[in-house]
Amino acid sequence: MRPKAELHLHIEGTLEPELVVELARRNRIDLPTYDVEAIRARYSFTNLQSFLDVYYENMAVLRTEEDFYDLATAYLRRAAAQGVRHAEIFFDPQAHLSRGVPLDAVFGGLSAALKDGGVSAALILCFLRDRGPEEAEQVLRAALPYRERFIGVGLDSAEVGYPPSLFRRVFDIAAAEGLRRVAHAGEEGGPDYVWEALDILRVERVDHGIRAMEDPQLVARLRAERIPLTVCPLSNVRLRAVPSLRDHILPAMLDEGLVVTVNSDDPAYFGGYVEDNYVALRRELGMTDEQLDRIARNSFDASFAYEAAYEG
Ligand SMILES: Nc1ncnc2[nH]cnc12
Ligand SMILES: [Zn+2]
Repeated sequence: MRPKAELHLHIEGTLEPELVVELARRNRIDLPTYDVEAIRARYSFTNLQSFLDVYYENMAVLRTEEDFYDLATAYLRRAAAQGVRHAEIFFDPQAHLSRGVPLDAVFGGLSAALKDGGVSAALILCFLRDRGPEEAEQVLRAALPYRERFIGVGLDSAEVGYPPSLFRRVFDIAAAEGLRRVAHAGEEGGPDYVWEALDILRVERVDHGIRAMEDPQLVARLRAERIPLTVCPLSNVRLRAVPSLRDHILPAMLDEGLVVTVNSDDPAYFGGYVEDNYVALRRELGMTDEQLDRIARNSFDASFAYEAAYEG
């Protein structure tokens, strides 16, 4: 298995049904069902929002520092088994603060797990774009006392209707704090969202970015500036951003000379962790060892915080 970095992974999206049930029991939270197969049976999505509804609902079981520790520990164990040597991990503090979970429990549990996890890893704090720019700024200010615990900021959740330009100010504050910047753009939104993420938010990587391929000038810009794209093939199929893996534009992105990486996004929901994405690309798209090696090399080159010389 090739060594790789994972750069697009939402820790809350690694919450497997088994852990939903375990944490619900531990925290005495009522669930509609305690049958893991019945929970999994709900994971049939028609678009991004239909997934987000289930994703936010399941998070209700995450309450204590220990819960966040267990969640991240389970991910790091699985990631190591999938050849991950370094992970830059998204988390959604607003999804927890809004339920009354203190930021201290979130940072405490996640950073302890990363310290103990045996895999190089760092945190990226994401703003939920559908909660607007004022709340994003509030959460960034609340997180600044924990500044040493995260390396950057990102932008996720419902894309269409919430263009990157709304978040100019909070990204400016993040930049002034020396934080790295990424944003989901071009997953369901068009190329104009990717332009705004680059020009207005000054992002250093684009998360997803598959719809950038609709605009040749944008492709030229991404290529010239070597802006990495964190593509998530199984996610795109499960959220119907593409009809099937065989239709995925990823090979064309590579052919265009873009810095493409492959990632799992929300692996507990989309049928596979990162190596499973690589395997599916080979099986369904006939991608070669050479192409997959290039993608794995890109993942280290595109990382913000991987320090060791990488193998291969
Ligand atoms: N694929 C995705 N797009 C936007 N927001 C998300 N939050 C978790 N996964 C996401
Ligand atoms: Zn994502």
